[in-house]
Amino acid sequence: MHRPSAEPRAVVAISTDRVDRHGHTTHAGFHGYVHAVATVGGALPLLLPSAPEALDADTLIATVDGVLLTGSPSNVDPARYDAPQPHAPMLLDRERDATILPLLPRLVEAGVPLLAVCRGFQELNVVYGGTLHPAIHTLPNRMDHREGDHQRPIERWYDDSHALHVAPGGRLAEMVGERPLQVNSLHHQGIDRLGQGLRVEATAPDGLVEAFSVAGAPGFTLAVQWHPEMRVGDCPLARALFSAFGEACRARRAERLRSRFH
Ligand SMILES: N[C@@H](CCC(=O)NCCCC(=O)O)C(=O)O
Repeated sequence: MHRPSAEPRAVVAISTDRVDRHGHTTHAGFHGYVHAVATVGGALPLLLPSAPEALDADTLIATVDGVLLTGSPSNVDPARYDAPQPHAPMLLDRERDATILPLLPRLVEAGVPLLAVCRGFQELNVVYGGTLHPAIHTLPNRMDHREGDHQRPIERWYDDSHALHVAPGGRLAEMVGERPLQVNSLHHQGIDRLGQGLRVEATAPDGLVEAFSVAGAPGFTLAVQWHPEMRVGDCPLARALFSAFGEACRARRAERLRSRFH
């Protein structure tokens, strides 16, 4: 995108997974997040390496205008919320945990806008002392929140899957109203105990927490269990979230520049 005379955009750091690629350590992220931040959020996406030695909260706070925590096939290490290690194989990404989790309280306290999706939603819950259930679909009173039929083409995995009840009077209600909506669902785990100081912003029909914010945070915080990034082309809810996030990042950028020059 060539923008000769335009104002520089806000900068959004996007978390990545640490993955092995032909024996090489790689920092990887899905394109949907990059596309949503750039096109609907109107910001410059930058991928954050999943490498604790490479990042520190002070530098991030001074240089980025927002942080997007992405979804991932991997899970937060249960040791992070004092749960036993699983008996069945579970995909973990301990380098991502070690990179991202320690940064989050500082970023929130500093008012850096934060949008967290799926694994990112689960990370933020754990950071605030919450816990996760490893297999929501095995609980008697819960729906199956997994992506369903793997025979479908991958883009169909992100079709709407269940209703979303938006909590009245909250941040999400401010953005999208309080009418019932529909969202997609691609997760095995879910919130068991909500972290301290987190405010429920939406629930699924079975009562599972689908969205929360950090109560009293000085900046924009929203964590969602579904995947808006893959639906910005056709879903007003998805567009509203990335648009509100982009707006918050622009306000943060303006504030950052003002405080640098005064
Ligand atoms: N592993 C956790 C998190 C689920 C999640 O983030 N899924 C994302 C799938 C890929 C994508 O980002 O589209 C769980 O299963 O609960």
